[in-house]
Amino acid sequence: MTLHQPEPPSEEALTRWLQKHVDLLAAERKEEQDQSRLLLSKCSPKQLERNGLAVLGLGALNVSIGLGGKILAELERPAAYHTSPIIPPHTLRPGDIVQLEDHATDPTKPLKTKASGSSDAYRPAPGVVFKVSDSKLVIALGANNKKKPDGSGSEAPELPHRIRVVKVANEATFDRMEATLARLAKQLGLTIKTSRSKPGDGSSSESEVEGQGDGEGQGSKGSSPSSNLIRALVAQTPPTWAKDVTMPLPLFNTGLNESQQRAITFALASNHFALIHGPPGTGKTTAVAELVLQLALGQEKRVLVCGASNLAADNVMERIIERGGDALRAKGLGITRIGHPARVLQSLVTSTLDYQSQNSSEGSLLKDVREELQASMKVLRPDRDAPAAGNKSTSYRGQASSRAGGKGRMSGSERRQRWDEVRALRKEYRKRERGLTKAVISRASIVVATCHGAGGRQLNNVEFDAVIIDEACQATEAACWIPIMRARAEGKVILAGDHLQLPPTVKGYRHSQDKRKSAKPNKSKKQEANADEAASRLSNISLNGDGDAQDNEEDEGEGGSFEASKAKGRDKQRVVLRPPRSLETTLFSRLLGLYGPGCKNLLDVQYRMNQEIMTFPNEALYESQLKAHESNCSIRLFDLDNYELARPETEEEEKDDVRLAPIVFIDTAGSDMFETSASASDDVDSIVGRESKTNVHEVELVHAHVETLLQAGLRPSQIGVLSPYSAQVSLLADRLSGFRDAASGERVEIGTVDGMQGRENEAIVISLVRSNEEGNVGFLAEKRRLNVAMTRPKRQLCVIGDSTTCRDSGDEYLGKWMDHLEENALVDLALLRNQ
Ligand SMILES: Nc1ncnc2c1ncn2[C@@H]1O[C@H](COP(=O)(O)OP(=O)(O)OP(=O)(O)O)[C@@H](O)[C@H]1O
Repeated sequence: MTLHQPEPPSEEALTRWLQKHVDLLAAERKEEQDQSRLLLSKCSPKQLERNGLAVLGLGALNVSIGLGGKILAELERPAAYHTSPIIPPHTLRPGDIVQLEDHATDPTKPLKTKASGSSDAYRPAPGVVFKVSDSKLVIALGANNKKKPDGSGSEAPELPHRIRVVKVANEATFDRMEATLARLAKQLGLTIKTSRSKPGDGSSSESEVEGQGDGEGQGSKGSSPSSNLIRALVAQTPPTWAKDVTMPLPLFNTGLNESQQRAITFALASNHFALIHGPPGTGKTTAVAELVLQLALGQEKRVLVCGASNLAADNVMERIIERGGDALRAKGLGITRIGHPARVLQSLVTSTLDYQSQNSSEGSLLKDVREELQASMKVLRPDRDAPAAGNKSTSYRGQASSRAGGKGRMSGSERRQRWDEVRALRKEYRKRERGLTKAVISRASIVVATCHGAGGRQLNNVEFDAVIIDEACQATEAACWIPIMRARAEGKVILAGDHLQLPPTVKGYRHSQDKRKSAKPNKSKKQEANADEAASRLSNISLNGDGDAQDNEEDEGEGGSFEASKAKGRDKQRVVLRPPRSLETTLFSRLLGLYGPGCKNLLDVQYRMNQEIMTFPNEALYESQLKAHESNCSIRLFDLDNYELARPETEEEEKDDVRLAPIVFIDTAGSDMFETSASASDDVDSIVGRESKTNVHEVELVHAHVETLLQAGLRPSQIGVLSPYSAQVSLLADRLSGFRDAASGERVEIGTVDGMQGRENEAIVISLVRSNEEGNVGFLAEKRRLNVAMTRPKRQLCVIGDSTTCRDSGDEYLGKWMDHLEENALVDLALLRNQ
């Protein structure tokens, strides 16, 4: 099969398209830097801690060598400074980039320097969160930039007496994406300007981009120059599919439904690329895992499997091992996960490259150095049981000073010398380790990573027959190109995702905002206001948005960057390569826009929610093509083993009881339960000058409904609460904090809609927040966000919101949803509750 052949874009159009990507990335990087700077400079450490962006007053309990020769500092709250060892709620997660600061310094003021210009003050040191528990943070330390007396940098991870850990922006991702696009330009023979181009020469220099020591671009053969695969992805040649391809091996997962099997054979047959469209709960990851096994075991291909996030990569890897681990072992085929062990699920740590290298037959090469390293570290390690005089804390510095049974302090120069030894040993360790990782990779038929991780130096000079990206609609196009550049010239790319759910979170939005305004002159003021907020929405502390999202022909992709490729008259038209409007335009959507539905296969059986919850999104977005599988088609809360109330005897009874009904709508229309602006609050959104919204009335309604469900026997962890607004999420988290399972400590899961994409729960309560007389609904006017929100529950969806405000917004999709809820949900009018 060959899809229509659009006339290829001109070189000029191709250059403009690629240049726009690079420019958008630069704008995004700047936005992220600005926000991070603003937060760190404007907020006191206490404010940062209240917003979950910092943890204060920590002491080092231990420092050790972890996998990959990483220096790990175990931090806790010393009893001398805190009444409780429990670390306050925070957003630090394994893999986050942090800065370790001296608690005694004020980050909003410059460090004091001596007359000589040098400073004794502890300079912030970088680190990566390795492990998080209620009372401990383990940080993998990076280089400390405190200057040595000779002026050179020091790798010695000296820690201050009291430590503050602060979350910071991660720029490495941007460097890698930009470098990848520069290489793509080179392969296409195009000249683009990157942030590393020499001023004024207008050229892109690969060597300049390569020089980041990050591995990308160095030695990767990729598919140079411009392979058929790359040409198909940038509209220069149409993709083709082989005829009559069947599954090479019997299914590893014999329960796959027809659409999953179809999608897999479609992907196996593709000569260039194929899309697997997986609406919520349709078994996309399950299908991807089978596809990987068929490729690796049946076709003996080398496969690079990527996820848009670590969790996505881990999910797919778990499924691959679960279904095909034995078969891979039997054939002697390796599978390895590239990535910082801190960012990988515990169950997969033994499958990481770090672990496999150290435990391979050649691993003993590392053992000697490791032992020496541990011994050197031990001298510097604190001794918990011997606190330094006058200091009750378990500070690393204080404790280290009292080593060797308290026989005096280690002098500064002695200490530095020790660290120099450690540094030399680590260098040797890393050298030997590189040799080992190369050996492990050469044996791996399946390599799993995040899109970003696929750009690491471990994969330099390694080529893959197939690159598969799961959750591809949550990765920017630039991020997808990182693994794609690892494909062989004759290789293929398979993208699995759903373009009708939220795109990747993007902070910079001005480009898209400007475009939208000029493109939509006829929008009413109210629609403009809603779209403006949609564009500047802040979720998970980020901006997102292209208000045009709603105007896209979703089923055709995002209007297509190649604008003339829409369905009507597709084969007659010349492809106009239109620069992307924002980084939200994903590769998946663009290809769909370019080549039409012929390049995708839809998974049409969903395994999550009951029929009632599925109906609206199915009709409104998926052209009624989805079917609820019989195992979940009619599931109800009262089928749960722990449901304690009587089952309903009639359908009427079920429809009239909020503890039973599959859909509940608590409508606040006419009850004056208005929203409030959260701009005066301590919320980070407000600190960086963005307004978030709250609705205290809805917080109470959520509380009441959750309480009702708990009284019916549900466990807190079976209930999820979502809101589009982060300020509302903060209020909800406070108010619902008491709902905690006494035995297990499990809580109700609370989060922004954007943060809950990919998650599910038995019952989901959505607080829409917006209630005003102007009909302003902000970023509720974004059907992909609403789609994510309403497809999280399995058994009950409870919506709390103001139907009048939603209708007055003029947003068609929102209006339709309100009509659907009124007709199909148990409607509970808040107005009547007040009377
Ligand atoms: N053919 C099948 N038969 C039975 N259950 C299935 C089948 N395919 C998938 N499932 C189940 O459906 C659920 C969702 O599957 P999976 O995680 O693969 O879907 P997804 O589309 O990747 O999910 P998401 O919507 O979160 O992205 C899982 O519990 C999985 O075991």
